[in-house]
Amino acid sequence: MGADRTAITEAERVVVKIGSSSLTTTRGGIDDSRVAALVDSLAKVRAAGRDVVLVSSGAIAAGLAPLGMPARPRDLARQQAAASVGQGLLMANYTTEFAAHGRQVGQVLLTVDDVTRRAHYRNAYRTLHKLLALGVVPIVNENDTVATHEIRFGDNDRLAALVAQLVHADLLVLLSDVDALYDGDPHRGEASAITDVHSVDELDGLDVGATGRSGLGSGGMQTKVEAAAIATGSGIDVVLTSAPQAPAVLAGDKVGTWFHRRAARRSTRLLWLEYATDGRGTLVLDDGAVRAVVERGASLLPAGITDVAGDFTAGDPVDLLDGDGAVLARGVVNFDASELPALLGRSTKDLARELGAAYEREVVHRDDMVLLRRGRR
Ligand SMILES: Nc1ncnc2c1ncn2[C@@H]1O[C@H](COP(=O)(O)OP(=O)(O)O)[C@@H](O)[C@H]1O
Ligand SMILES: N[C@@H](CCC(=O)OP(=O)(O)O)C(=O)O
Repeated sequence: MGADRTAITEAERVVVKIGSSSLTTTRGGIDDSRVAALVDSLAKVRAAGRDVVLVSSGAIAAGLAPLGMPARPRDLARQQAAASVGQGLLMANYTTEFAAHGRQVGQVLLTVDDVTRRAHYRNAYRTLHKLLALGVVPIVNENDTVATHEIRFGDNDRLAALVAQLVHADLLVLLSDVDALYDGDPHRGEASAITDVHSVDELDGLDVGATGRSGLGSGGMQTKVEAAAIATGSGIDVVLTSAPQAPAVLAGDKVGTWFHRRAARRSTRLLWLEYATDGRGTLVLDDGAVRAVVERGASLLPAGITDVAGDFTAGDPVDLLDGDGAVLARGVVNFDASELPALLGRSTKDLARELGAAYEREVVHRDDMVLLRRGRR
């Protein structure tokens, strides 16, 4: 049967993510009728006074046909070239379609850096909130043309979950080419749809594929379940369904799979730090620092660090390890890797006296740090 969907119809701010496979075809590039249908349903949501943010994939897929590429290329440079061509085409389509409903759209291209560094994060936050206040529909994608392997979100499902956090959405709708999460890949055999998920732990042992059928998208169902875990874990309901079902979902019909929100909201920036980044280096903590950081939630000072590895600069995310190499936390580091060896084991007072007040700062401030569940990575 499935649970009552009042919470879904009452959502005032909705992030909708649509995958490449629902917007484009390998041969024809963008499928105009699908874009038009999506925009039509989103424009209705907007007209009903609900805020909408669209996270749209499809830049790479849309660029394939114009560049004569027969399939999604494997190498990054070709993907980036396709994205560069395709993103413009995609936005041109959205701009025209939304204009027909009297709506402006705004392009927002994000990289991981834009949201994990504090100053950049504030910019992205401010811009998205201002666009919504102006009645504009922000259309978000990863900035594929400049993102390298190291700094990629990689898939837009995770990006959508993090954007939902960033704009304080009540609801995230993931649109794909299947109408629900099934207990096995429905394109490979008999499978039953799952109507409600109260905890993604319920899905342990289920066959959730990492590749899609179309060959256009990335991540398959696995990245959607991960995105649902991120969003629900931070207080946002998630519904997964196919693009044609979008109006039905938003009207509260019992279609698709509803991942019920679990926890209260958490700090958005720390969520990005935990889920959107990988550490660019490691800091090994002595036992006292481990206790201070883990048990007392203290900042990390040079005195508690025994070893540094990696090539990072101030502002990068780094992993904090205990003496056995277990990852305890991730934080934004305030020093370059090259500066740290000379400071290790020394008190901040000493350093300030010898090198100046600038050296009194924490290596990782407590507000820029998130404790990781042991064994998660
Ligand atoms: N348990 C499952 N339930 C539903 N779909 C699944 C499952 N496991 C694998 N899949 C596959 O995942 C595909 C969707 O992934 P993908 O093509 O990456 O989508 P998108 O482009 O929308 O991000 C579906 O077409 C389906 O074949
Ligand atoms: N930024 C990429 C999206 C990659 C991606 O995650 O695609 P999908 O699995 O279809 O959501 C693009 O626009 O092509």
